[in-house]
Amino acid sequence: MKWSEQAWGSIEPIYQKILELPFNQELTAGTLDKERFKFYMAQDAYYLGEFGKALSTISSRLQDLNQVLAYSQFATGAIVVERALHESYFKTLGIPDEVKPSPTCLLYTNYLLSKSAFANVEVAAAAVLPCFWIYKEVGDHIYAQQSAVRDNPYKNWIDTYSGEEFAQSVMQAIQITDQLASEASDKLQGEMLEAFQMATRLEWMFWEAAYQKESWAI
Ligand SMILES: Cc1ncc(CN)c(N)n1
Repeated sequence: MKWSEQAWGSIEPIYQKILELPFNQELTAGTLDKERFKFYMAQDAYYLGEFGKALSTISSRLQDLNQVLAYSQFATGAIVVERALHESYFKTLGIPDEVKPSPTCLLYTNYLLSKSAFANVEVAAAAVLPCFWIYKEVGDHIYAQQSAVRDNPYKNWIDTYSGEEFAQSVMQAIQITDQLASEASDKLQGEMLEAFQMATRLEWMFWEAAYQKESWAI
């Protein structure tokens, strides 16, 4: 069995919980409160910038030049999406340019930055994989239900993550992580699984934090 098959199987229950989150249910129906989406968008812009830096760091630590190029392109892609979402939503929603990260956003981005810099590069690649894979699965799942929804105000977001361009990157990230896993020891493969599972939990937390409009207690 490929590492990625084992990894997805291990997070399947969390993935189901992600689909059940009120944020995703309401986004699917187009009924999500604008203020919640606005909060999410602002946090996601911060997230995507830091995610781009983590991908760049991973790129610089890989040996195979095709892999270096792929992660460098992923980093560019994350920042391009951040800019595009900025253009389409920041102005209409009135989000300020300077965003302070929520506790969950800071936790998640620092987790990725720390893994990308200090963990084995195989573990770093596994840690960023849910950011690709979960969004593709969630994007496809939501898209498949859109025939029943008229004029969903979140169509741009849904199209970004259910589109062909994103799907290509996701397939490439899965394939490279499998390649890295195939040359890793059993112990290292186990650490890769743990990182994949942790980042999946953090994805769940990120959506929930947006729904709750999470703030710093003090
Ligand atoms: C929190 C989060 N995770 C993943 C993605 C998709 N790259 C995103 N935009 N935001």
